[in-house]
Amino acid sequence: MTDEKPALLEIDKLSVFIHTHRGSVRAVENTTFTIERGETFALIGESGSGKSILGLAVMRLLSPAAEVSGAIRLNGVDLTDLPEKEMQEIRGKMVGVIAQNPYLSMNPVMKVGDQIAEPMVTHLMMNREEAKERTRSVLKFFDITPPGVRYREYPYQYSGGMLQRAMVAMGTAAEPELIIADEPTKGVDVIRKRNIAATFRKVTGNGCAFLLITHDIEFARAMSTRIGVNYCGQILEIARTGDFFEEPLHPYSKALLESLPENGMKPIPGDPPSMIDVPEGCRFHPRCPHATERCKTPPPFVKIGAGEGHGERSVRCWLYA
Ligand SMILES: Nc1ncnc2c1ncn2[C@@H]1O[C@H](COP(=O)(O)OP(=O)(O)OP(=O)(O)O)[C@@H](O)[C@H]1O
Ligand code: NI
Repeated sequence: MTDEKPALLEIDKLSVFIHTHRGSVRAVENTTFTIERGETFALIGESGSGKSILGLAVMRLLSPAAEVSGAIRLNGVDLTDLPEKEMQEIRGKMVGVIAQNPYLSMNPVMKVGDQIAEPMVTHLMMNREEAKERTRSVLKFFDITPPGVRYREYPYQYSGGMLQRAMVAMGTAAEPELIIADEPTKGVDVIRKRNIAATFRKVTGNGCAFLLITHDIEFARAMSTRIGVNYCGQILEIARTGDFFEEPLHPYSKALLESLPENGMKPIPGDPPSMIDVPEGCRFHPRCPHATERCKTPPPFVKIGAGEGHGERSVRCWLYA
């Protein structure tokens, strides 16, 4: 079956090089993947591998030192060459961001309700009264009650969990089709993490797609429909979440899962690579137990299983070529 509509988000041969006095950081290189409507795509991988830079590239929030090539299409429209004014529209309406620290992303001297109502006024063209009304129902939806009272309160009057939910409410107030959440569980305890998971499920239940960027593999497993494994600026494997945890294919994916506490905490041998002088060929080959001579040349991104849609998986490894 062919879907007439383009995918919600198509990242097509995206590269982001950040030019520094020490050389060019190859934060994202030749990355291609899509996110379908309503799905949660989790990008996992070691610290410094380029996950956040990819998210910032989609939002077009990178510094001018970053050189971007390739295409980022949202509903078929390439964001990379959109005028900044149109991009601002998209940032609020189509791509909500959820920052990791609610205290930093909320305005301490503005009523929480007004902060949630604001994107409805600017992006959904609602008048103040409509936006207020909607905000009260949004507050209720996120268990921030009683909504009338909570509307008028300031962030310091909220508990941590409530503030976290309010932040998600703010990020989703303009009903975006895609939300980028970068490390939403960083530094939060188990209870709060459950809280975040429940909140996200509510939002995806409304048909919103997520690009979830996280170190937290258990959280990724619980929340996502598909997993992308990032290593040294490249995606090495893309699979459905269930398939991935049942049988990771790439040697790095295997090593990553074996390094989890519940799997024996086996450290990945060797050191993370330089992002400036990246390893030739397969980026993982210097640390890979299966590496042979051919791994010094770049492996193709092999498609495995000719299933339809995103049923298939892809691996960037000579073992599967
Ligand atoms: N403004 C910048 N200038 C120069 N290099 C940068 C800049 N921002 C990020 N980098 C480099 O780009 C690479 C990718 O960084 P990024 O923040 O995307 O990693 P990450 O995968 O999100 O890591 P973490 O899991 O720790 O958040 C890193 O090597 C980082 O040092
Ligand atoms: Ni990051």
